[in-house]
Amino acid sequence: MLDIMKPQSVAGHPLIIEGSGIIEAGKWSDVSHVQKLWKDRKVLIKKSPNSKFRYFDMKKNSGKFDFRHPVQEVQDSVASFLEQADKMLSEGADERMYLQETLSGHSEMAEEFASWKWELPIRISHACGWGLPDSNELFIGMQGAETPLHFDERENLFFQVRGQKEIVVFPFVDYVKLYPFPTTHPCDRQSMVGSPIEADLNAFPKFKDASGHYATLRAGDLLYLPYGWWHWLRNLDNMAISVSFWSTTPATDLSNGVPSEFSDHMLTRVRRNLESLVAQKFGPEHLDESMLKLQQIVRNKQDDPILKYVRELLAAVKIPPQKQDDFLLEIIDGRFGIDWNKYV
Ligand SMILES: O=C(O)CCC(=O)C(=O)O
Ligand SMILES: [Fe+2]
Repeated sequence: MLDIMKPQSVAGHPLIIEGSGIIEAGKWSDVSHVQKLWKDRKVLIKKSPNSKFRYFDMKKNSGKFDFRHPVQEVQDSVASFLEQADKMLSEGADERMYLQETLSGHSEMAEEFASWKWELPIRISHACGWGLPDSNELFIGMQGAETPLHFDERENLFFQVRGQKEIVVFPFVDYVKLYPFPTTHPCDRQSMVGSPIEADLNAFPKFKDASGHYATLRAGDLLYLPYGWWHWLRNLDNMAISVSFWSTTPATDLSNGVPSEFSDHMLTRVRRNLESLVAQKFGPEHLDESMLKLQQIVRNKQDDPILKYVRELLAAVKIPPQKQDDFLLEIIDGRFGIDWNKYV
């Protein structure tokens, strides 16, 4: 039995555990296993005109952005998915497909679920003080299909079931170097840089100082992807399969008041909260102009009610006055007043 590391050596840093055997890879090495499992079901299939599968959520478009959908979503059978994918590859098309199905509510999977070795994800979650893994998603991607750079607000134990997938991860604190879309945009939590291997350094100059870590996941590997860590993934093999085990991190305990100093990790949450509060106060559809106005005011050392409001928020989280201007300029720099559709 694998020894569980002490929580302090796990929490906060990604790692790969080889040979954890949570899901029996042998059974899944033939994709017809999935076809049999889901023969009577339709599942979510995403189609992209290129190989990029940018995530978006229109419910989050509080900024009312004129947003061009980058991928098409359809409900289809696994058999039809496999057939269309074969055709695309044999015709040398640029188009790609990606099956991405949330596994809750799949009663036909009861037997399959029962065969998974839950002990390891449960023990890790418990040792790290997270909630139990409470949601799974299955990913089956065509060769070359790519998930652009983004982060999730959950702990993720990501198991590679079949084939190889390459990944690049960046720490949560690289937030401003990865130019996230505004929090009021359907692509909130997504980096405008998109692909770390073809980043536009003219548009995103701070990206060159971000610290990416590269790895190849092979069948049987378990990747721990901590809360907030940025990730980019690409399927090296056709019909590479992965399953995520997501757990929730408990909210920070502030019962003893706001700590005198925030960790860099917490400051990144502060950055996001600040942006959301500005959006709430001055209207989400005006976040862009509010941020650009704030930038001007700070640069010109002017006084204004918007700056007064933001300074109060920063003081409440104990950012000293002499650090507030840089903190603000850093969040705004390069992220507002641009043609976002260009980077979707
Ligand atoms: O495997 C992929 O392409 C995306 C996985 C992912 O983003 C996740 O599990 O959070
Ligand atoms: Fe993700």
